[in-house]
Amino acid sequence: MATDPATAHAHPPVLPENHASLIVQGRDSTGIVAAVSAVLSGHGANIVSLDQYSDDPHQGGAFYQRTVFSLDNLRAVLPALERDLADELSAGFDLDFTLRDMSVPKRVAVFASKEDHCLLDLLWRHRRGQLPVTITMVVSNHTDTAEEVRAFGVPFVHVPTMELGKSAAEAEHLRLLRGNVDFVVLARYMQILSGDFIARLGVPIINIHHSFLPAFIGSGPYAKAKERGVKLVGATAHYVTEDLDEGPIIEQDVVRVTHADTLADIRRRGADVERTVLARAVRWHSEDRVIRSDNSTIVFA
Ligand SMILES: Nc1nc2c(c(=O)[nH]1)N[C@@H](CN(C=O)c1ccc(C(=O)N[C@@H](CCC(=O)O)C(=O)O)cc1)CN2
Repeated sequence: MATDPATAHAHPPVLPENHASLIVQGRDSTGIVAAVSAVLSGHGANIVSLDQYSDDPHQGGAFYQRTVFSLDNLRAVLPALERDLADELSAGFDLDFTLRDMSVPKRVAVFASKEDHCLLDLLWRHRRGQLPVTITMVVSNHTDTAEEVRAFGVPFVHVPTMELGKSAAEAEHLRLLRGNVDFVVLARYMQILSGDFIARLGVPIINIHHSFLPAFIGSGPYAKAKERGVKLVGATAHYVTEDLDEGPIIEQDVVRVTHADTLADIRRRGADVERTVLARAVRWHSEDRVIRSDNSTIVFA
């Protein structure tokens, strides 16, 4: 019997049972780490990793903490733990927190246009178990990648923006996505999202921009880089906001180029960086390692 290519190489991601992530952020003050640890230990939780950062008090004195802990019978205990954390952190602190069962993978929809390298890289890494997410669907305004996506066993949905018009296409995107995804990835998706869509979708959107931002915002960054005679090109993964390519940066990297590189050479070298940068950003976001703060991020990688 023929092996299904979609599952032939499939390695489901290893998700830790009875492990949760706790993200705490807000105004820094003494006693936060002790208070959080006391609530966790009071429920019998064992902290397996803890990262914490405090801004300089002159910079507003913000506090950020990522804790991962194990706790038997986690699902049954989580509601009571959340209540106790809310009680403790609202008494005398100015903090917000999120608590998440890490055995439940985040659901992600991936948007693409014609370029396939970032999309196929994510699908390939996911099939090898390197991305602890559930890819619910791929949405594209073109059909170029349909067959390859379906070969991974992932639903492919064509939403023809040009024919429908941007607002009708965004309405269809919302119908497909709302309530069904925890975040969205734009894998070289070449349509500018409206602020209204971003607000109504209500989940984080990660974009891979093919330049070392803030250089060369907008379309055609490699051509602009070639024209400028740069010696480095790069890629930037960032959260999407209404302001094009201005959202909080999650990860960046660069590669050297020379005067002898053609635009095709630059695109080839840059594509490798795009794939690596996007995969890091998606993995870190899926593991709750990225905390947004104003127009920046704290990344506990
Ligand atoms: N609101 C936002 N939307 C999008 C962002 C963003 O940061 N905020 N990132 C872009 C991705 N991108 C660069 O990384 C980008 C995509 C598209 C364009 C552009 O000029 N698009 C044209 C149409 C191009 C086409 O159809 O081929 C347009 O939309 O008018 C510039 C930069 C994704 N969206």
